[in-house]
Amino acid sequence: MARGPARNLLYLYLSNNNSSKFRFFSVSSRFLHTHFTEPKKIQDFHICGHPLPTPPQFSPLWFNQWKRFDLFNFYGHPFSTVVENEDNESELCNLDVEENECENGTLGSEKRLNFVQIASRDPVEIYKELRGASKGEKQTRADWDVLIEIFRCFAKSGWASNQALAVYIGAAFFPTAAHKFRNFFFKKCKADIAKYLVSLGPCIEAEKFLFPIFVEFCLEEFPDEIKCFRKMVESADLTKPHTWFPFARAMKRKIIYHCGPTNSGKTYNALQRFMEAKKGIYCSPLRLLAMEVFDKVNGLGVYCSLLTGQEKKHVPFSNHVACTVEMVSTDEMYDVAVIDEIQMMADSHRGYAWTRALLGLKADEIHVCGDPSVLDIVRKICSETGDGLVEQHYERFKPLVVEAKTLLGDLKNVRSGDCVVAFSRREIFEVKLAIEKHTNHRCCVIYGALPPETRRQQATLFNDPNNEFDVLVASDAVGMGLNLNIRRIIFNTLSKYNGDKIVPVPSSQVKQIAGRAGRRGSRYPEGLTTTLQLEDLDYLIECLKKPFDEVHKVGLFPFYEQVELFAGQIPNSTFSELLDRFGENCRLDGSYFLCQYNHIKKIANMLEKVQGLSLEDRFNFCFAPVNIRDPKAMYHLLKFASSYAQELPVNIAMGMPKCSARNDSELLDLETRHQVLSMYMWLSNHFENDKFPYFKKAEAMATGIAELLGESLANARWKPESRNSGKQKGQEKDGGNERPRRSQETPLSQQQQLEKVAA
Ligand SMILES: Nc1ncnc2c1ncn2[C@@H]1O[C@H](COP(=O)(O)OP(=O)(O)OP(=O)(O)O)[C@@H](O)[C@H]1O
Ligand SMILES: [Mg+2]
Repeated sequence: MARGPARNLLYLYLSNNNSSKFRFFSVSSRFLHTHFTEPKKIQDFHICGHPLPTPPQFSPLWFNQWKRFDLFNFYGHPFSTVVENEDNESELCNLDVEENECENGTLGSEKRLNFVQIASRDPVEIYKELRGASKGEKQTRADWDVLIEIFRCFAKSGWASNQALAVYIGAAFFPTAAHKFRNFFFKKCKADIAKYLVSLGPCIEAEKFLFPIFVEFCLEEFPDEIKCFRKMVESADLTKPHTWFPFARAMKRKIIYHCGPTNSGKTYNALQRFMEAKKGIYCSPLRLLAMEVFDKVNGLGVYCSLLTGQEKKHVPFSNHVACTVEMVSTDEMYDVAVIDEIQMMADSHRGYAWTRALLGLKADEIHVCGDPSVLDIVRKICSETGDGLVEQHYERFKPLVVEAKTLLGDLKNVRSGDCVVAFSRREIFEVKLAIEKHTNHRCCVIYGALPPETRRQQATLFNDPNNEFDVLVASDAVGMGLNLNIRRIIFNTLSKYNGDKIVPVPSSQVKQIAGRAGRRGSRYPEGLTTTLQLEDLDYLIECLKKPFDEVHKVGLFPFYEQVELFAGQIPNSTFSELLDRFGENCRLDGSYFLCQYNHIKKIANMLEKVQGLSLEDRFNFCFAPVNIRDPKAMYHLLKFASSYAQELPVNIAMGMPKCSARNDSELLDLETRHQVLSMYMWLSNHFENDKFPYFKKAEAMATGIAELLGESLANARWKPESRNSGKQKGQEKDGGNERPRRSQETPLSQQQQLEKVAA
């Protein structure tokens, strides 16, 4: 049990979805008060995953049955108090006296008893007493000073502000409420309460003592503010996401989890069922992988279309489609669906797309492929949705062998069939330059900023044994699901820039990348992996040995309708403010987190000055695939949005370069141009066609630029430049970072945005 004079009080805040009233228990070691206005309506509150009993059963005895209590606030966030019943009931019962003797050993026993009584008094009674007092009792100057400090700390307390959310006192309003509470308290203050607070001083105990009295005060004083905030919170309700898809819920779906490490045949087996089905959908994490499946399936005689944010390749008579996961339709019915790389549900940015696909797909059979990290959470989701779950476990076809010798820091030691992995564009070109300078090998490159067509061309060039391009230099863009003729993966480094600082590459990603070596059916079915530097080897081995971390939460993001509903509660705010307020106030179940939206906010801020866009237009523009770190691409997005807002047909407003790049800045320019065209195509697919009428032209230009990029890469023998000259060194790495480009690669679908919240 937590120690301290006031800590023998434990507060559980219970809220009821149907009314604005809140419930409050003060549980002390001696007694338990309950204050319920409508006890029967308590719902959904759990202690340690156990449902809270209804009030009649709720007694100190029941409480003592548990060794440990993790309390959660209204939002399902862990309540900051964690109570442990270390021994037994008797210790718990004696706690007040012992603790107070310990803590207040210098005080007289009478006073101690008083303090014990005050500490364990019902806060509602204290509040009533204060409210009823005609004026405050006198305090000494020194005591006033301490009280002022206590209230100053209370008004700034993150703990109190966080707990206040549970009774619908928003973070923005909390300081005002705390200030008014202070004035009230000082006007009415009783000597014994003041003395008790002074004895505690400005500390968390004092905050915990004051907090329930503060809550009583707020309920009486600010009913309108509470009601208003409650409405806002309710409109940001992301709990029970499985109920958002009533049609999928009406089905009894069979989920087959293909669980195992890389190169174990998970996707292969799922695709077998996909091809056998009358109507099927394959959901890919990458455009490139969607293209690989599209080619493979069509090659095997099953007509299959391709759907990504940028392209719709309709194959006549096809009943199958390979799409990027963000583009999946939850309206269509399918016999078989495949969701590849299901562990991406936990991705901090894109996770919601996998969650949505799993919850919302209307398919009799859904094959999910991935590592075991999300197995438990998929089990939990299936028990909530009522779907059946079959688990199929896989082992690697051939073990991956670590070469202990490493390259001893010398790129001269690369061999045919090697793939050197680097985590920034700059590093990739440096490695390519060094290899081509010091050896007879020629290098293909794959990194996120390249169009998928160019990456595919580079992969084909590398896979083909009849040319001189026998080494691949790639970023982690090769890391997911792809099948290439790689003999050995060499990590150039094992750290990367995460948008903020240099960090070790996560072990799950190291495994994914290393798993590209020695694919079954490739020229090198025996896979090897190693590092460039000897000092990185231990980390590589550690990563490969490490079991998969179990994921406890998966991503969610609101649909447009949810954001719109929420916007109704805070009129006159910008879209970026709206997103922030939504993020602050949204409610989530314990198994979900809200995906990060910093990149969306950055676009929202830029588009703020564009007049005449509806909220929905802004929402859609914010999901356009743009590298937010590329000012030229951002400028084009701004121009597109401005023309759109003026109801003008949106022009591409960009010329076609005449030849391939002769230096790195020309290569960067080609990359940006392709990204702008890709963005145009995406916008054309996501807004009404006549608003972006030059789709065909953009497509033709994009194809031309992808070819120029391929030619440029074949001849690239120059030192890399940063995308934004004049940037600091750390930021330069951004140019090669994957995060922003991931959104370019697999943009989010409008269908997702427009998915109905619930029928
Ligand atoms: N039964 C099989 N017969 C022939 N080829 C197979 C078979 N199973 C898998 N393969 C081939 O082995 C390679 C790896 O299989 P697959 O892509 O399914 O692995 P995976 O477990 O999905 O790997 P990753 O986790 O990297 O996505 C592929 O080229 C696939 O075509
Ligand atoms: Mg796979």
